[in-house]
Amino acid sequence: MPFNIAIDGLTASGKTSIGYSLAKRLNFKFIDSGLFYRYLAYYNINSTNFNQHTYDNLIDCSNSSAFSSLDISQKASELSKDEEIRTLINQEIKKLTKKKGFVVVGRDVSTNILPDAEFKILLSADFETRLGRRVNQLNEENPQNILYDIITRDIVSKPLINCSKKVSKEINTSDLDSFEVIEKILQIIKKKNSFKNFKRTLDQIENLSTTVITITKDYNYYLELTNWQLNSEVDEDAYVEAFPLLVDRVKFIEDLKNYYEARKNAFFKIERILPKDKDHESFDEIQEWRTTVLQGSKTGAKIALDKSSSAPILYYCPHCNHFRKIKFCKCCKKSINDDFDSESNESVESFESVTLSSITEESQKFRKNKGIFDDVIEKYSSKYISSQSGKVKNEYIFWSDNELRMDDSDNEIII
Ligand SMILES: Nc1ncnc2c1ncn2[C@@H]1O[C@H](COP(=O)(O)OP(=O)(O)O)[C@@H](O)[C@H]1O
Ligand SMILES: Nc1ccn([C@H]2C[C@H](O)[C@@H](COP(=O)(O)OP(=O)(O)O)O2)c(=O)n1
Repeated sequence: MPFNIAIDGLTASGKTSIGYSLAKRLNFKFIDSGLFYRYLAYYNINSTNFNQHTYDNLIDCSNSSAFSSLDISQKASELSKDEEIRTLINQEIKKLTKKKGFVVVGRDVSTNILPDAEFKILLSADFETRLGRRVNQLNEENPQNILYDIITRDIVSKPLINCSKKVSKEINTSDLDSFEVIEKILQIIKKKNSFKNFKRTLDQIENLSTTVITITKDYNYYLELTNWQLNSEVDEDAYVEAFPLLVDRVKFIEDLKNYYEARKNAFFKIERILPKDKDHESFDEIQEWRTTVLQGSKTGAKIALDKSSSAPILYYCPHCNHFRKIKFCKCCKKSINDDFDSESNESVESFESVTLSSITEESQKFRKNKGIFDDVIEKYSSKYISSQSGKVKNEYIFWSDNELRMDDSDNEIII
């Protein structure tokens, strides 16, 4: 997993509910450090022996009703003043989160537990909002009890939160619902991550020119072409060679056009989010990358798209069963329209009725549908792109839409 997320906040600021949902959304593991204090408080109150080894059982618990009573809360708050206990808990969580891919919530996660966390968030909300949330949550008949509980815990926690303020990005959640808070956090992650990944994308795009696309069909041969060769080759005889059946060929051209459209859009998307700020620490590096790699790749994709959109109508030669670009068959050394029999004439008509402009219309309709991007990628990654070119697949998934998703192949976060 690529990173950890630390979320701090006072009581009822939303740490647990937000942190848990965020973890699920990112397919991360969730740790509520407050639960560790409550867990110790439970053993303390019940005077039972504390079993350290069950710490792992506290991972991914968001609704620890066993430890949520007010007396446990109060005991937890008391224990949290003990430096030895703090150190013990911090060490335990540090160990558990070493592999990354965790959302950890608490009061001092960003400062003491995971000072190296890649993302540090501080959730805040005004006192009345927090009180209201907790009263609703616990359905407590006497809000006075909750009021008292929050005040005492705030007093203990405030110094920790003040430290967190200095290193974390603060989100005031008073006027935001949970969904909006999660979206804000995702935006913060995307923003930082998208730049970090430019370098990764750079390598991938450079590799595109040598990516081998293997077209294997139920024929006796296969074509191995690089991305850029592919487009210039397939609109020549190679279309026919690879796809003797008209229906396959038309389908392939359509896919190819969608593929280049997807590439073109991906490059535009990358360009749109490149930082334009001259003061940006990597501005020069990005500019260089923009001119040396991005521009070329984008232009290449546009040319390839134009080319595949204006692929020629082919002529059918009934003698050798091949389609030719001109009305002359080079293997039969004959002019093509001289002597069709009625059967092959039919083939020509059916092919001509499926000209490339009608394919364009179809694929435009297709493109309007949401998810086209994914369809194309999926098609190409499973069907046409060989295993060597997994990186191309990553690139498309990476830039495909605005959702954060995990790409299982390298466990990197995908935007
Ligand atoms: N932004 C929000 N808007 C409305 N309710 C929220 C929001 N964030 C959290 N809540 C609700 O407030 C209550 C307290 O949240 P919780 O996550 O338990 O806070 P904490 O872990 O910080 O004590 C829960 O019932 C939760 O669903
Ligand atoms: N990192 C942490 C987490 C919790 N604590 C303290 C704060 C609370 O008094 C208890 C229980 O925390 P918990 O987060 O479950 O409680 P809240 O409902 O958020 O106040 O532990 C802490 O001091 N440091």
